[in-house]
Amino acid sequence: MSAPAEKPRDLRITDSTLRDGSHAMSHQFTEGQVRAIVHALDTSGVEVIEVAHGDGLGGSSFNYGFSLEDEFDLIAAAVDEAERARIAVLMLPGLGTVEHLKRARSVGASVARIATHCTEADVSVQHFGAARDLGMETVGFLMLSHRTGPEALAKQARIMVDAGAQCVYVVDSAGALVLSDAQARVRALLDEIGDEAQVGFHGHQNLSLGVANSVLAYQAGARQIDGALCALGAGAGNAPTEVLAATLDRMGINAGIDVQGVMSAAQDVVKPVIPRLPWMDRSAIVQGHAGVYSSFLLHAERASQRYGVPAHEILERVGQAGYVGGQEDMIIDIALQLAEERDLGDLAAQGVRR
Ligand SMILES: C[C@H](O)CC(=O)C(=O)O
Ligand SMILES: [Mn+2]
Repeated sequence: MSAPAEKPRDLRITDSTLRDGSHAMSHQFTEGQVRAIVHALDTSGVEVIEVAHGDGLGGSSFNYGFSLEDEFDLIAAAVDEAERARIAVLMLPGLGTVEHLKRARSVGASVARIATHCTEADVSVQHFGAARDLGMETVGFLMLSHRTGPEALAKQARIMVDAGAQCVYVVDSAGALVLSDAQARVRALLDEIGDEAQVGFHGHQNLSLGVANSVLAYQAGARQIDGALCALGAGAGNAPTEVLAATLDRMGINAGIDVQGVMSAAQDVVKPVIPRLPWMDRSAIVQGHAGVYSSFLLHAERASQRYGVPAHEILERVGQAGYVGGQEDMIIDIALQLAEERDLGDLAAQGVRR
């Protein structure tokens, strides 16, 4: 007897525990952890699992933080472990190169997610071409999407689709999009590219809206949505995959995921190995409020410890300056400025003039 036909899914969930979650793990995932997490996601019916350094292929470096294990070994282990799910990689052109994409493909990754700042899609053109030539499915990622309006964002999505993207994501890197902001961007992208490509949504929890924004994005027409088990991701983390699965199921939306399976994956597989649960603490809320790239959180916390200035004040200044991904070194600069201002204030309080 043949197996019963699966009901068509209403959307596709991509789980990014092993990529966005790498930020929250300071890029210290081991092969054993990757295998256990992929196995749990795969058997729960998650269709796409993203594996890479948090900042994408080639991210392991002094500026972004070194990976514990070679990311291509982790990708190969994920491919080996997954029986049904497809393994995706993320790359930021300039940080990762076409050579990185080729290596990822050679170890079995089949989905290429190519990310640029929301106004810089043109730097991704050759990478979409290369990914298509390699026979990979292609997804565009417009990061810090709150930093530009819906129509301008849609024009950037058009550049990605013309270059070969089969889906373009509204990426709320700062967790700064508030409900209708997310929906308006998804709608604008659908108007522009909806006849040729899908639209996706990647949410962060800094203002605790990752799941709500994802549901609204689905209702506006997004058909690919990202999550991470236990919300494990940069800043206050991503929309938790297990909460997304339970919420969508309750709404009668078929994501094709075994809700009990992903709840167990979060509780029994991921929670025991993570150093701290992502949380909306003061620094993360400031990130959502001031529109700061979520992956700056741990960099700011390290600078805070080193220079003795509060992480949330560093992040507030990052927001005022408008820094984007790739400008992590400016966090040190800001921490030094704050420390100098503090020292000058202390001297003034003691009546000392310079
Ligand atoms: C490289 C970034 O962490 C990509 C991402 O997940 C985001 O912008 O959000
Ligand atoms: Mn993210």
